[in-house]
Amino acid sequence: MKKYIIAIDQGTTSTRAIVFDRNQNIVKIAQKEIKNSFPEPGWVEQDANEIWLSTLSVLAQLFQGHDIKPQDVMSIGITNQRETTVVWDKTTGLPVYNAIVWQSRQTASIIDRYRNTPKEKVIKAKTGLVLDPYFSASKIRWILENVENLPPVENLLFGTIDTWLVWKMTNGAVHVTDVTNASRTLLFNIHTLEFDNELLQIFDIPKSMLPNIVDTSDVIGNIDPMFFFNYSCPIGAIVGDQQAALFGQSCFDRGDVKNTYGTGGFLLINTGEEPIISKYGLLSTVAWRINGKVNYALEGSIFVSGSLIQWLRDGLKLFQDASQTEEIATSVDSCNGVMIIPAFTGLGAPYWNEKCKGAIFGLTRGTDIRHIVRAALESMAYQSKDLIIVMEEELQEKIHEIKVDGGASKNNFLLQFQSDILEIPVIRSQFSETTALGAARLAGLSAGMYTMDDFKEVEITRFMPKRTHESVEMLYDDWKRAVKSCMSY
Ligand SMILES: Nc1ncnc2c1ncn2[C@@H]1O[C@H](COP(=O)(O)OP(=O)(O)O)[C@@H](O)[C@H]1O
Ligand SMILES: O=P(O)(O)OC[C@H](O)CO
Repeated sequence: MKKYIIAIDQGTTSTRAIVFDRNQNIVKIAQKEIKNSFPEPGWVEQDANEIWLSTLSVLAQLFQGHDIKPQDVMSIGITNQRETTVVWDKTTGLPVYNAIVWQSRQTASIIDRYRNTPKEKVIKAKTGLVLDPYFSASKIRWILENVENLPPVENLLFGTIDTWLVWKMTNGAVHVTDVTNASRTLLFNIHTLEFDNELLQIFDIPKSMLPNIVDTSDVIGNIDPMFFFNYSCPIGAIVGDQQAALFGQSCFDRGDVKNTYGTGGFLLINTGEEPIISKYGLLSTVAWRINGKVNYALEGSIFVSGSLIQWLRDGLKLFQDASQTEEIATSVDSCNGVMIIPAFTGLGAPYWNEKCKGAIFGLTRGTDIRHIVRAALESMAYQSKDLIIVMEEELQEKIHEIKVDGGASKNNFLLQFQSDILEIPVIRSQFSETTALGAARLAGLSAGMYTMDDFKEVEITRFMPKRTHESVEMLYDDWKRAVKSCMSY
């Protein structure tokens, strides 16, 4: 009997493959870091071939040691960094340009063409998103306009990372995306749940480049046996990583909230069967579609969260491993007046300021590494508070607790400070791979290995608020002042 589900979690920082058993326990993990390149200020790119090869490599690692056999795997679920755009030549299978990463601002001038025009309103109403370089549409247009010697347009295919991986895994046989990833392209109508001809016309993108849209949990094809040790395993789910985390956190009911601290920060609330078009810069997005039944979410997206820690590690070389930041931050009582605004690629929700740059305020001769590290972690929590405030405003109801996950949620200092500054409980699952779990659950559903009744809450650690309301207000006022100064610089 087949025993396992594999989740491939292709994130901005790394690619992981994780084996789950019938009880949703992790049996094995393989991981490979992905390189980012920054060709110009504000640009972020990755090599789409490296992403594909890293996927093959982590899959192969799972079968080292012979404890797991390919034939024991019932289904593969794919979850991925969203919006990141690949355009390739279907006759060669080669990308025509680097993958333009979701964080990249290189398409800002394309977005400017539509600002304050009637088209902006159409785009927002149909997509539930905001007009911003974050989403795929302007990235596709940029490639069509800027890459020299492009093959004929009828040979070009577009995909987000899910689509690219499935196309490669099926050796070019299947060109699809799911509704969650499609809802991040700025070309997808969240009401009709289809790519929209008017949006395609606005961005001047040929429909022939686009993938077919499928449910989030569905068998969409089989991996070519040459990539899976002679076994043609079904691919049973595709899901954007933030929606996967929402599912993995069992946020199945309207009002359930999760916050992920990965490369970026992503706060999502389940809004049920109807999309909400936000007045406050939140994004309306598809949470999942299972057996044709759709569920929506409202999302606040922060462009720089854990990647600030990565910059302190790799750019400033303040420490060797992100895990050291907890001890460094707790070795001082405060940031000593230091405040970091991590607007490396502008600011996302709720500010949507694509032009502002990052800043460090409050430096004195008394400032040292410890204050900088602590201020970096605190900035991740302040950014989430900005989102909780507008989310409560939008829904006209109080959020009573949040579930958290992502690489940086291992940091106890961050989560305690988050609880302090939000003045509500912050709940971390003992199970750290909630994104992969979400994808595995969705693949296990379509394979018939799991049912919704199997998706119970898992054991948790609860961080409770400890600061006085007055001290929280003072700190948050300082944060707001720093954001304002940063945006007016
Ligand atoms: N203990 C930690 N404290 C703070 N940040 C951390 C810690 N561990 C990892 N990170 C940060 O988390 C990010 C990786 O999270 P992950 O969820 O794996 O990312 P992604 O899914 O975006 O690839 C990195 O940017 C890293 O700097
Ligand atoms: O790579 P992550 O986990 O930070 O997620 C990236 C998001 O999907 C971008 O929208």
